[in-house]
Amino acid sequence: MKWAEISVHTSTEAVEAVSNLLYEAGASGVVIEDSREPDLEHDTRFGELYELDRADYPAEGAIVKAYLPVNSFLPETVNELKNEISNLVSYGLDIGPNSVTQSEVDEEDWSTAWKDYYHPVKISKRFTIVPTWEDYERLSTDELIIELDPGMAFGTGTHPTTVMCLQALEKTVCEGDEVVDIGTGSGVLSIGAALLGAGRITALDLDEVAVESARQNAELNGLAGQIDVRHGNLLDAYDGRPDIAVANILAEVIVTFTDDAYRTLKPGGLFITSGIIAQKKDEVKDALAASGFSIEEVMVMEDWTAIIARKPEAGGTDAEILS
Ligand SMILES: C[S@@+](CC[C@H](N)C(=O)[O-])C[C@H]1O[C@@H](n2cnc3c(N)ncnc32)[C@H](O)[C@@H]1O
Repeated sequence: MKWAEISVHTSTEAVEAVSNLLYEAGASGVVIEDSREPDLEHDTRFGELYELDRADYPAEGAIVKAYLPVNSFLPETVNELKNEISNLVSYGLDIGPNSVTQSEVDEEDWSTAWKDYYHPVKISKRFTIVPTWEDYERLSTDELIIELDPGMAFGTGTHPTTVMCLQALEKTVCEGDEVVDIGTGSGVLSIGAALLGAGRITALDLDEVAVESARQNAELNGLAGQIDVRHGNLLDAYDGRPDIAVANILAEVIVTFTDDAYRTLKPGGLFITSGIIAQKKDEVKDALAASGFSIEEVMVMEDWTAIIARKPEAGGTDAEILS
């Protein structure tokens, strides 16, 4: 998988605000090259300081760099980021040269460097994501640890769209539930569902790299026997009847299969959707309602929305009667 290095040349005054926007965009750490700071590079989230080569430092202002995975969300995320950085002016901040550049970094170059950025992150009441190379001691018996090597597919676990899905699963999974995870990426949601006590879990993805990554991560978490990872488009390769379907895919994709999800779910089953940029929220809600779902909860994190929708127990709408 490829990574994008997002590099923002800004004023020294705007470094903190720009760093926060990069975190909100999904970065797990930032590197600041500040013209005022002669010898040290620091990662503001983890407070690490180390000596660096200043060759690329700007003569004025500061460069804030972060790494984001190259995936279908990236163009939208970068556009949003540019708008938000430009908007900082309306809060009275000088944003200096305000140039945002993007370059691709190969997995090979990045494979060792990124380990400086990913550390254990507690992302919900119960879940902590722990990169495979980190030692981590469970803080309480209630804590659920997802071990991940996020190098291979989308799903470091820290993107707001993923965090909301894990939080939604935390609220809804019951012991023994059958779960289908559509667009599994690194397998993070399937692993989360298994740790919450789900029974049969099927993880589906169109991308062979994701399928391989999900299989490896399931194995890493000792769940290879429980998570059946399959290659295929949306629900095509699925033959079960789930209590819960979860899909963290773009809004444009979700609206194409709300009818299929409805038909596939057990009566009373839940459809958790995420990856919905704020402007597309109503489009997805309308598609869900038209398929017969009732909306139980709309979750919002930064610019993203996730929706928990339920198929009625019995009776239902025309869409159900027709299916
Ligand atoms: C945003 S990632 C989500 C990964 C992971 N579930 C998470 O929550 O972090 C979306 C995933 O959906 C997959 N995907 C996109 N379109 C798909 C389709 N039509 N059928 C199956 N998977 C799809 C992508 O390959 C990618 O792995």
